[in-house]
Amino acid sequence: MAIEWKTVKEFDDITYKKSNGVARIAFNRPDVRNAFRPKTTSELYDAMYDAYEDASIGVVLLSAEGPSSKDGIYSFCSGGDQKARGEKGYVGEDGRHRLNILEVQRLIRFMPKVVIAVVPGWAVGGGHSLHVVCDLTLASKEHAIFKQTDADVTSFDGGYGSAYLAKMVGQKKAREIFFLGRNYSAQEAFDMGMVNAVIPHDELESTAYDWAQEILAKSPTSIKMLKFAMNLTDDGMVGQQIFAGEATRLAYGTDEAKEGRNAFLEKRKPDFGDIGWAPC
Ligand SMILES: CC(C)(COP(=O)(O)OP(=O)(O)OC[C@H]1O[C@@H](n2cnc3c(N)ncnc32)[C@H](O)[C@@H]1OP(=O)(O)O)[C@@H](O)C(=O)NCCC(=O)NCCSC(=O)CCC(=O)c1ccccc1C(=O)O
Repeated sequence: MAIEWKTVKEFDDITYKKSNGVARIAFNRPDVRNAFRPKTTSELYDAMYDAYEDASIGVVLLSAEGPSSKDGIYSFCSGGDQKARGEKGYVGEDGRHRLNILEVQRLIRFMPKVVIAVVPGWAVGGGHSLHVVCDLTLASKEHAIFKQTDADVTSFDGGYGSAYLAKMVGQKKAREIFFLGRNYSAQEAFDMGMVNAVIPHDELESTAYDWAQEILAKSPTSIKMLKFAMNLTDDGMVGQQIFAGEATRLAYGTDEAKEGRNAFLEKRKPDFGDIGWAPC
């Protein structure tokens, strides 16, 4: 399907567009390798939440504008903006110290839609963690570089960024990524299992869009139940709560649920008689 991006809303630190069931949210601070400050994360959260709420959207591309106007280098995201870093978090225009990229991570993880990280260049620190938490990652063959600098700047994403990464690439490799902070190419990231495909740079966005369209042709219920089923074992009680919430929504559509609701409203005992106890 042809791409017809339409801007949804103007932001300062990100761009936000939609086309045929796909939302594209992109970092737009390429001159600082798309580092995020509190303004960036709150804009990201707003756009993600809009995509979460929009029933016409089934896939979100988390991408980045670029290259840098200073040196032509591409980036996905270089994590927290170290210039905005205070003593207790990242300091926004309101003077408050925040660590709110974790709220964005949770929205990506828990939304009943597929989120694809589209990595055109550097994915570093908290930017690396963001690609890890996305459902899929597509990376530029020529320009993507994956790197974890948390241990250089006294930060540690102890949730999805590290522990979930270890489930993805194995314990030894995840420890190498964090303890040594080396650069890994798109191909090396693919070989480790943290990238789904290595794509020629010029085709990256169109390929991501094509993947999105393939997903959109599938059953929305299957896709969201599969996402939540795959999340469940790593997300503990919250994972169970989210999976069970969707199961409850499916149960609400049954004759049994209608009888339960109607009996209550009609002030009578429910009659589940014909519905039966068929084995699973
Ligand atoms: C990304 C690099 C490896 C790229 O290197 P290179 O190509 O040589 O470019 P540079 O010359 O270094 O950079 C160009 C330009 O961009 C500026 N810049 C780059 N990254 C940042 C940044 N993160 N913050 C601020 N500015 C940045 C750089 O200063 C240059 O500017 P000039 O004015 O032109 O000089 C390399 O740039 C690099 O290593 N960057 C730093 C990566 C980093 O350490 N990021 C922070 C990791 S910690 C983190 O992200 C924590 C946030 C987080 O997710 C988190 C975790 C746990 C709990 C809570 C949170 C949370 O909510 O925040």
